[in-house]
Amino acid sequence: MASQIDMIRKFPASEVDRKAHVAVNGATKVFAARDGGLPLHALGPVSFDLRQGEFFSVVGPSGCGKSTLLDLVAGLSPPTEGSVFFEHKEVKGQVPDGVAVVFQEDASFPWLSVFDNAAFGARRSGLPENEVKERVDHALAFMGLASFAASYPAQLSGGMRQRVCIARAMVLRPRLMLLDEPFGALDQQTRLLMGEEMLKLWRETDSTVMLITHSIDEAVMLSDRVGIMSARPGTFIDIVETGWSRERGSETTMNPHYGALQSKVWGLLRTESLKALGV
Ligand SMILES: Nc1ncnc2c1ncn2[C@@H]1O[C@H](COP(=O)(O)OP(=O)(O)OP(=O)(O)O)[C@@H](O)[C@H]1O
Repeated sequence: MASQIDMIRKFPASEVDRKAHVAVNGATKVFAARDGGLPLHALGPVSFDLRQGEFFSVVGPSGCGKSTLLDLVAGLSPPTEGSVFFEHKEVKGQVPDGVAVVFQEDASFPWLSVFDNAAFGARRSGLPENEVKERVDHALAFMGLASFAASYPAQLSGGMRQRVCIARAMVLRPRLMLLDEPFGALDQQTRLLMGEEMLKLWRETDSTVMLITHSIDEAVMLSDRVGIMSARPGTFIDIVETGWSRERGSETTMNPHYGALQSKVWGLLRTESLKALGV
């Protein structure tokens, strides 16, 4: 009898005819030897596509190369072998227009107000000030920060500072958002709420999202597909379709399929995490 997972895979709700927005072809990353040691094969070869407008999460054992992969897709670091394409152009040497990256660490600028923090990237890109103001006002309202526009990061909580960083990315109206454990430093409740904010943002902008996370719950709840990486050098051992509609949220955890998906992802990840630990 077909399992729930097989059924989900056979009829994925998000399986519409969308072109690959990002294509990673046989990418590897080998870091040069340091202090007379050996070169470190951190990643790959890894090949996968991101579909236009999908929410894709990546989970994998610690140190398997998740951030390295995100850096390659962002153009922050070149692959040793293979290639990365965004909107059919090869990603080389810089973050392409239309791509925004949000990291785990608080990247707000302490000397700038919340408004100026959110406006930073858009101003640098030369957007006219009236357009910047309109976009920043919208992004701050969206992130529940409108009344803090004149505050400084030191006056905000960690979760609010991270919302400022997401607002800064949102102001750029990115077509691809790359998120490297953006909620990793937050407490569990705030993390859940931020996940829901991310979903709202994703729905509003129709951008493609690639999220690196250590949380299986977050990955399964938020994503159209969850990619599970092997121990280092990381490569995808499976990519699991969730089949959620776009109107997903924390209530998704009540869906009868949720437990099956979570177990499937954990089963794969557990084996790889044990390998990574050398157990
Ligand atoms: N610039 C670098 N130079 C040398 N080695 C590096 C560099 N960046 C990362 N590494 C190594 O590459 C491997 C993969 O690192 P990466 O940060 O991509 O893993 P990760 O899966 O994101 O880890 P975690 O889950 O712990 O955040 C690790 O062994 C790391 O020490």
